[in-house]
Amino acid sequence: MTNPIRVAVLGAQGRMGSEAAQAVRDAEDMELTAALDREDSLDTLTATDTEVAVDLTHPDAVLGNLEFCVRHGVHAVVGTTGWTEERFGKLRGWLAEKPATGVLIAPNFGIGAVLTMRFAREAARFFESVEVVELHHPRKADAPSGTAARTAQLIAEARREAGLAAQPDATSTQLDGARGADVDGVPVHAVRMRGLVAHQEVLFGDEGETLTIRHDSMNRGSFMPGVLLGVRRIGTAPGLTVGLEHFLFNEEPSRPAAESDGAAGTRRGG
Ligand SMILES: NC(=O)C1=CN([C@@H]2O[C@H](COP(=O)(O)OP(=O)(O)OC[C@H]3O[C@@H](n4cnc5c(N)ncnc54)[C@H](OP(=O)(O)O)[C@@H]3O)[C@@H](O)[C@H]2O)C=CC1
Ligand SMILES: O=C(O)C1=N[C@H](C(=O)O)C[C@H](O)C1
Repeated sequence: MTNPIRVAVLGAQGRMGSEAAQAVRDAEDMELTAALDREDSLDTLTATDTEVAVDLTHPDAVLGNLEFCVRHGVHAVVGTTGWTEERFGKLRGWLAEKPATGVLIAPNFGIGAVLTMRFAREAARFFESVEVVELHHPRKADAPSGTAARTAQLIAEARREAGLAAQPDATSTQLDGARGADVDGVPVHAVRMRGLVAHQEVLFGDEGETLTIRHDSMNRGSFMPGVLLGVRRIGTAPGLTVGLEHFLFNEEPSRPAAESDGAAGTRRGG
């Protein structure tokens, strides 16, 4: 039998982190080396020979955690949201110096959510209008959700490839925010409501018809198969991978030629 993957969870007291720590404990091919939260030292990762760190902390904390992980050659599977191009730039810089280290940024670990993004990208070129509505629990720190932002970017990418014009919208006066956030030309609306976990609707419209793609995570157990898949695969995926779909569909990344030697590349969408 091969040695179990040595995995630590960061944010282990949180809603996601506590479930992830239990999922790792329950996985036969993994060993939980550390369950760290806000007050704990990251030196524990090196002291315990951790191979993979799962980050489920907070947008304010994730970058510092990743700098430590990459500098020490600890692979990372990241569910924490709040990513911007500037943040990706810093991460790529660290990875360039540690080309054997892998980092997966997964806006959503839910298999259905990954499929929603894929279906939305596929549908995008056929509809003149599209808007994204994400609905979450009221303790969520960031808006719009990482999943909604990524969905909108994928849709915008497909619209550009198809040569579609800007969406029709005659709004000339509005209260601030009434038309949602503009993510790459796609309006994204965020609902925060007690009783919800994580939900998203992508609404497409054209002459005489609409198409709605909806995904619901009823509990955080829905994310765990995706977390474990990321942990199993990241050790053999050096560089930056954005989106669980690359592991789920076994897609080879398309990397810029200069990065194909194992330096910090970006799988599609990074
Ligand atoms: N990709 C995906 O599929 C999913 C991603 N998420 C994302 O995961 C993140 C966590 O979500 P959730 O579990 O709901 O949030 P929680 O607030 O429940 O958990 C976050 C935990 O991280 C702790 N924490 C904060 N800063 C640090 C730090 N520097 N080091 C270690 N731990 C720290 C928090 O402590 P304290 O309470 O003291 O602040 C808390 O225990 C969010 O960004 C969320 O959007 C969530 C669900 C699915
Ligand atoms: O904070 C959450 O709960 C979630 N965050 C992720 C996001 O921002 O997309 C994934 C999922 O929507 C749950």
